[in-house]
Amino acid sequence: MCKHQAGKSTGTKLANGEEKPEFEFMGPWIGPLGIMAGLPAVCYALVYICNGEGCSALLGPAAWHGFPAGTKLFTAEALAIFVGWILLQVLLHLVLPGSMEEGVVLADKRRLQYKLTGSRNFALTLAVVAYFGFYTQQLSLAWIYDNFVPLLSAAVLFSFVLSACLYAASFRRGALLAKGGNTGHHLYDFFIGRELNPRIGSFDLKEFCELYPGLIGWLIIDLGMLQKQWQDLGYVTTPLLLVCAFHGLYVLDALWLEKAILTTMDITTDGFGFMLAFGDLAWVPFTYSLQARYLVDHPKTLSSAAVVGIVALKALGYLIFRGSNSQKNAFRQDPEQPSVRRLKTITTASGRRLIVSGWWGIARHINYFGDWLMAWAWCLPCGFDHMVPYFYVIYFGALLVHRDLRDGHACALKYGKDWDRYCAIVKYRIVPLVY
Ligand SMILES: NC(=O)C1=CN([C@@H]2O[C@H](COP(=O)(O)OP(=O)(O)OC[C@H]3O[C@@H](n4cnc5c(N)ncnc54)[C@H](OP(=O)(O)O)[C@@H]3O)[C@@H](O)[C@H]2O)C=CC1
Ligand SMILES: CC(C)=CCC[C@@H](C)[C@H]1CC=C2C3=C(CC[C@@]21C)[C@@]1(C)CC[C@H](O)C(C)(C)[C@@H]1CC3
Repeated sequence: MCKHQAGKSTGTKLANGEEKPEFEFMGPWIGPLGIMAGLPAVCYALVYICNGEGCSALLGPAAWHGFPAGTKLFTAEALAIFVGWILLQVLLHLVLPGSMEEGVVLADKRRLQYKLTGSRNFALTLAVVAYFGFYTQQLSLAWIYDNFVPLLSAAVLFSFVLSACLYAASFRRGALLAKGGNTGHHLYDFFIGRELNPRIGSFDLKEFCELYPGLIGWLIIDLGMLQKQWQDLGYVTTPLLLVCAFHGLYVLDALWLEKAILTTMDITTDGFGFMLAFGDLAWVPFTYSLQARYLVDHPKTLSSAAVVGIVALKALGYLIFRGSNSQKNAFRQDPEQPSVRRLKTITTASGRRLIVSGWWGIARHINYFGDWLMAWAWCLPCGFDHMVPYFYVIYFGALLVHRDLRDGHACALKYGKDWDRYCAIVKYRIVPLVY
């Protein structure tokens, strides 16, 4: 998607002057319906085909063990705990002190103010969970392992209800709509998100959901797996410790550098609909914790050399991910600051500059490459007995390739011929010398 498509906007002009909407995800029906049915099904399937009773993805239905005996699909208790969890994060976000930051300039020239308490929500939640879960042991985190499926159902149900509320609320007067989510096609707009930054007063629902309950919840699920293994074996294995530490670093990084989310595509461009609500609240916590759940059911050992290799891979991935994201953020904040002043750039017709040296001279989405290397480091501790724990690496690779295409398309529209010039200088999309 590097060639500039002259005059192309998000939609094509019709004879009556109106814009014909442009649909992503294979049109208004197939993609949205497939994803809305398919992604929850994938979440359940990962438990169905891989659990304590076996892990048999490739052998076909005859070999699937099904849910562990006694699994309930839905319980009122799990729903109450899930809703309680969301409310707890809302409460902490409202009462804890945080920094106030401005978002990017919106289409209506406003800049929203965001209260950022991510690292405080994280620290306080973790302190309470560690105290009651591991020190006094009054809180059974292993309950999460036993109630994984009903908790997942609660998250799926909550995501659908939230998306319906968001969609209905987007029709009120004055709501600022997302460019791509206002096609007039109900199903598609519900799926992709109609309103750009839905808020209740100054409480920003999209920013909150993207970072707080889902990301912190993911780590709490990991801690549940850790406690379960401790109960089962009397100790915690090195692979599980590594996985929890890697996930923890990723979540901490996102919350510590919370301000950086304000310039990402999700916040600046995408509406808040089913895709993000489900992605944030169900998909991330329940599928990203897969390796930890797998290691409880299939404990592994690792040689010292393997541990060193995996830690080195994680460190390399993190260096690229953090280095490139921070370099771009610093440049976008103030291109004259010492750390980025010497970077080579090209100036686009809009006056905005694009970096063509440093991290961003190596590949157009070198940050995705770093993230993907980290994904490998999260999966490798699971060994090679089964493919299922490698689900994350495969899914994430596909997501990043698709995201690169979407972002390339958006940049081609934004920067026109200058984007072609940029692509001619920085030739690789994600993986240097390969892709
Ligand atoms: N774990 C997960 O599930 C996911 C993780 N991520 C991670 O989130 C992070 C952010 O990703 P994402 O929001 O997709 O995209 P990016 O952080 O890559 O941002 C893309 C934007 O950066 C700007 N840009 C692109 N190239 C240049 C350049 N050469 N110089 C200056 N600015 C440039 C453009 O915006 P402009 O010019 O307008 O500033 C472009 O639209 C990534 O590290 C990704 O790996 C993303 C999705 C899922
Ligand atoms: C398959 C499906 C449901 C797709 C929806 C995609 C979402 C899961 C992802 C879209 C962008 C995301 C980001 C993160 C998590 C996954 C989602 C929500 C992120 C919060 C992870 C932590 C990173 O440090 C990040 C803050 C850069 C990142 C932002 C994008």
